Amino acid sequence: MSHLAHIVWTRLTGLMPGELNRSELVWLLSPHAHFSLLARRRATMIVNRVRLFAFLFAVLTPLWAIIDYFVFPYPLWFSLAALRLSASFAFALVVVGYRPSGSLPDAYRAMALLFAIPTVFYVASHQLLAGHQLAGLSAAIATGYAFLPFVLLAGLAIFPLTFLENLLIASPILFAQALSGYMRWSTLDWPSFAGAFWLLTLITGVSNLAGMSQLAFMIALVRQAIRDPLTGCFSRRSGEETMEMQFTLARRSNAPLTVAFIDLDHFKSVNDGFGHEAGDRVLTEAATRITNNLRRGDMLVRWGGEEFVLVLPNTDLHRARDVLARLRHRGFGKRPDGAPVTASIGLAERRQEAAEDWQQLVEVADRRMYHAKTGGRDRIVHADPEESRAAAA
Ligand SMILES: Nc1nc2c(ncn2[C@@H]2O[C@H](COP(=O)(O)OP(=O)(O)OP(=O)(O)O)[C@@H](O)[C@H]2O)c(=O)[nH]1
Repeated sequence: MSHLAHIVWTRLTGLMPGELNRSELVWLLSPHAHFSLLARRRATMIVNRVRLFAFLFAVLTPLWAIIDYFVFPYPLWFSLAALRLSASFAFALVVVGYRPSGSLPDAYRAMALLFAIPTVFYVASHQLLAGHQLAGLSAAIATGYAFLPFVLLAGLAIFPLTFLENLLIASPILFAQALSGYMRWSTLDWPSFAGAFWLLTLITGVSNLAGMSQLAFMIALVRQAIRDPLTGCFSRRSGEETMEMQFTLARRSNAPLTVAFIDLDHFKSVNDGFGHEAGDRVLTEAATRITNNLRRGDMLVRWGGEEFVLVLPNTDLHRARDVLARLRHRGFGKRPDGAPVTASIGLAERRQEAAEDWQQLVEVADRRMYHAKTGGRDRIVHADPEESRAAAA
């Protein structure tokens, strides 16, 4: 990025709330690099808001039929009321039919449906109103129907969306507006059309900023909730949640999934000999070294104290041994006396163990870590002692 572009980008993002760090700022633009827990929380929030929005619309849409009844002639008010009832019914179906599942495609579908209902309503009501010559109060009320696209675009502001997602959802509405202008080209009242289009673009911009700023707060909150404050690794709770998800995904596609239980050796002596703060520094250094050597998609969880669980999706035991051997080779840092920090590591792979759930996998890895300790520490154990003996025999 050029220097100028960098300054503009930093200034702009500096205005974003939520104290995001630099790597997180790009998450505001597009969802492709969002980590899975963020994606799940966002999907849940989007579906909840879709349902709230749909509930409000299901209740409010038919109420306006009373006004229509007093200002429009029969059968116009009747047709509009039927349209309103159908829209209300469709909104009610969205409320009942969608439950937060944590899946982003589900959330997108719910949003698309939420925005499709008023769009269809807008087009159909326009067709009905266009067939009548209205004047005075009824003409004024009929103009109100033209405000629906504005409400839709403003409604986008309540969703924690990225720049790209917001644009993708807003563009059909903007496009439809432009198309309707094009179709009435010869009779178009240009100043009012251009004014309305400009207003729609402004509202899109504002709701886009509102959506991104909600997302920024969400990223900051999710990060605080899922990270261990000392080491920056995933906290145990979020690690368990992600492992549940990874395990389900791996089982569904019969993919390998390896878990490494890593326990630093003789860590108590660091605390006892050099103080708790020195212990904290050793822990942080070890976690940073491990994390810096991982692929995207791998996850380091602080399981507790000086124990870490490393989750390696799509990795069989053989490759996991290579990864761990590389980590050991690069080292886990130094103790305050200059001696290298070592770790005892237990490995377990889903298919190899025929594990039923992630808990079982962690239990096996933990047991092997214990064997690594009793076998002399500073080593990797990837099979139970009886299995190793059987293999040797
Ligand atoms: N500094 C620091 N120490 C911690 C933290 N959490 C746990 N500990 C300490 O980690 C030490 C763990 O000690 P032990 O379980 O006896 O294990 P060890 O000394 O590493 O020995 P082995 O695991 O048998 O090699 C204890 O002294 C805990 O107080 C932490 O957040 N910061």
